[in-house]
Order: sequence, then C-alpha cells, then structure tokens
Amino acid sequence: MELLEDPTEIVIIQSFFKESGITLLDRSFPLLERLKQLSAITSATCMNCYASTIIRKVQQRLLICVYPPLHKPLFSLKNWPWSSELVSAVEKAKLGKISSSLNEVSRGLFMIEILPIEFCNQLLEEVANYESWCHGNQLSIHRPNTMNSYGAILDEFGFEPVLQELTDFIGPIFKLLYGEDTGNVGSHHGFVVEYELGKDLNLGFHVDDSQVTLNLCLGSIFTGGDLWFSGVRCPPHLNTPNTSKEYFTYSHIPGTGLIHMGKHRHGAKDLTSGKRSNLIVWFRSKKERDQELKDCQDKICPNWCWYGKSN
Ligand SMILES: O=C(O)CCC(=O)C(=O)O
Ligand SMILES: [Fe+2]
Repeated sequence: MELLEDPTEIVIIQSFFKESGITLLDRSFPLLERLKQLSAITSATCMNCYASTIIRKVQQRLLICVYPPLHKPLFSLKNWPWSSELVSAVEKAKLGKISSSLNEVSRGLFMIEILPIEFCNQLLEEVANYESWCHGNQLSIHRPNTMNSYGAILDEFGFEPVLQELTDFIGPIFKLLYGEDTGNVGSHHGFVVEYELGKDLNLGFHVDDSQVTLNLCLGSIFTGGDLWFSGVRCPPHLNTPNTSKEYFTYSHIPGTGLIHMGKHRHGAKDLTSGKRSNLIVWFRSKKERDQELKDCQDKICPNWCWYGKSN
C-alpha cells in the first residue's frame, strides 16, 4: 500500500521522524507495526499544524487497512436505514418545501427521527470495538475535539466516505433551513461523544466549528445531559446576553437528531446517571467559512447573527 505519494509529504515525514520515518515508509514492515510506531511517536511529540495534518492522513490510511470492523455493513451508506421522515424531508427540501416531520422545537432548532435504535446500538458497539482494539494494541485514540475527553472520531477509522455521502444526501435540508450559502456544505467532521459518571459529565458554553451541526443521540440508558441553547451569535457578539426567548433546553431521544447552526451557542447539562453517547457531525461550507472570516476581520455583524435583532 502506498502510504504517501506526494513527495512533499514524504520529505516532511522523513525529516520529522528521521530513522523511524524511514521504517514508516518501508513496505516490508507490517501495517499494524507501522501504525503503532506512528501512534507512539505522535503522542510523545509536539507537531506543527501542517505536520500533524499529514500524520493524521497517514494514520487514517493505515487504520482503514488494519482495523477489523465488528459490523462491516455499517461502513456503507446504503446500509444505513434512514427513517422515512428523513428521506421524505430530503425529497421535499429538493422541491423547496419544508417537511412537517422537521419539528422546529425552538427558533432554528429542528428535531427529526433519523435512525432506528437497533442501528444506533450497532454504531455504539462499533465505537466500543474500535476503542478496545486501540487499547489492546497500545494505540492512542484522538478525541473528537478540544472539549470532549472521551469518544472517538468516526472519520478516522473508516466512516469518512459514509459521512461524506451523508453530507451530500442531507445538504438540501440545510440549504432550505439556513440558506444557500450556509447549507452548501462540502466537508464534515464526524465523531461520537461519550458521557458517563466518573468521566465527562457535561459540556460548557461553546459554538461549533461548523456551519450546521447534526446531533443524533445514539443512546443508551441515562438521565440528565439535556442540551441548552442561547441564541445564534457572530464572533464579536459571542458573549452578549441571550433574550428569554433564545434560551431553550432539549432532552435527547435515542434515534432522533437535532439540527442547529454551528454558531448557535450551546452546551450540555450534567449527566445524572447511566451513559450517553451522541453522534455529532459538524458540516462545513467553505464559502460561508471564508465569508465569516472576512466579516470578522471587517468587524461586520452578519445577517445570521441574532444579536439586537427582534425575533
Ligand atoms: O453533548 C452533546 O450532545 C453536544 C456535543 C457538542 O455540542 C459538540 O460536540 O459540539
Ligand atoms: Fe457543540
């Protein structure tokens, strides 16, 4: 298998890893050994952004080859049993119509059934299988983001193509709900977050690094952990107070997803018992991200920010 084809990437690996980089590129070494070596080095070394992007890419390619899935069919989107509500919402969105199964529980927050519980359980089993396989092979697991200490990035162990297909499939709904530019998603970051007593319990105030987010509760048995929302804000208005109408709490239902704008401020309350796992997909639109950056530099408050606008 070609781990690296791009000559620049090869030079980076070689200069960064010196001797071990050569092992990494040596086809005679078993892939799992190369992965273990890479994992050991990356967890012990501080890297710049460019190097870490390349390393992640190589790690992902290796993982896909060596990770033994528990439920192989999960890795193909055609086997995902989407709810009829979601399928018809996509079809209607293509015609410019909002389906009644997209329930706007509060301004900008849409709830919809996504997947059957049995399938969610299989996804949970797959994540647990991945975590224990990594553990058994002394491989470090990258956590989903800077806020969650538990869970796993789905894109890293074979779900990248599935979630990219999901991005294309669900895109028409986002365009309809949030406008052409915001909904014009091209890339994604997909992960599972996990909360349990003795581990992460809650999640503080934040906005997502996304234009649109899908938060799907996978289960399983828990109390607490409600999400709270406090209005959509642009970066300059991030810390402004919310109106009473903007504050909303949402209780998870396994198999049901909540769709929200990435810049809708939110967090998760304390879990009080059990274990909660949610599949989160951050959908990203390059055009909208570039515009957000420009507005921020020019100190412009964009139309989509709710601050000071009556609702
Ligand atoms: O705990 C949750 O379900 C929310 C997670 C979340 O907001 C995030 O990961 O961005
Ligand atoms: Fe979030």
